[in-house]
Amino acid sequence: MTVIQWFPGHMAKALRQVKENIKKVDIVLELVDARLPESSRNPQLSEILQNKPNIIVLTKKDLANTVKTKEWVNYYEKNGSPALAVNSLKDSLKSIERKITDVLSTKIATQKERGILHKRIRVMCIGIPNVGKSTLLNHLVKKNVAQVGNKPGVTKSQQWLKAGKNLALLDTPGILWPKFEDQIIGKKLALTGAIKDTLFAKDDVALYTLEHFLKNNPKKLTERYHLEEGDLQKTPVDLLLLITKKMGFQYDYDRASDRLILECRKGKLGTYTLDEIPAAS
Ligand SMILES: Nc1nc2c(ncn2[C@@H]2O[C@H](COP(=O)(O)OP(=O)(O)OP(=O)(O)O)[C@@H](O)[C@H]2O)c(=O)[nH]1
Repeated sequence: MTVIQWFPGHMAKALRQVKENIKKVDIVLELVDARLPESSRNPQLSEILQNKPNIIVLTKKDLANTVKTKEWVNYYEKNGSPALAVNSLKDSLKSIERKITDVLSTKIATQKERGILHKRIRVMCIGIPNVGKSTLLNHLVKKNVAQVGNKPGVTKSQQWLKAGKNLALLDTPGILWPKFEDQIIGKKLALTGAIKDTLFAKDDVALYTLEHFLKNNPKKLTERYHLEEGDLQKTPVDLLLLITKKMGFQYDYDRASDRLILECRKGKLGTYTLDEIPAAS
């Protein structure tokens, strides 16, 4: 099995920057991908955050299963973490401002009492690469100030951004943990575009994708790749070979894997959520 494992230098630097900057802000927005909320969290981050107020923002909700996203938001809220889901490309994001004001209501009231008016709430935005930090920040500040890219690792330096009358935002680079304990997490991250395409084996990720859809939404596979009912009984490997032929690539399953992953990322196989809510203990 291909092991997805890496820790580029700029990620170590990003982690250091978060540690340094955490003291300067009032609240942290922890961005996670709505399609894999837990798998796209960074375990090191929780340790660093400690008592800093934070909100879990599930990005790309338009690509995730709506019912499951609601369940995830409820799950986090129930476990004491304020959370909300957004589509940063479309939503007004007023909901984020409201949530921030909500979470910091006591602090804001105290500031008002002391006559400290118009002090901007300092917000730090964190998350793994490609989770949508720059897109969300641009949307909040309504200008194209943070560089947005369709590849992980585009944001490399930090900047303060003014958003509306009340917020000052700190843009930080994406952070990813150095080693995946669980290879499935690596495959989920690879499928959704958090990992550079050169760092994983496409066929492994394509097979994982097929397994997921065979179990959770076989209808979409059938529709997209014109499969017969009986094809759904095939193993993921045989199904990948069949889809390769249907795509007109003969035996070039690497090329087919590539296309399958891209189509899944673009939502051609519909919305999906890869993480399951942990069973109540
Ligand atoms: N469909 C959808 N796409 C989104 C959303 N938010 C961001 N994207 C897309 O996701 C890709 C990555 O977004 P970025 O904002 O560059 O992500 P980032 O976290 O700043 O990435 P790094 O610079 O690698 O840390 C871009 O193609 C965005 O258009 C969303 O809510 N919905």
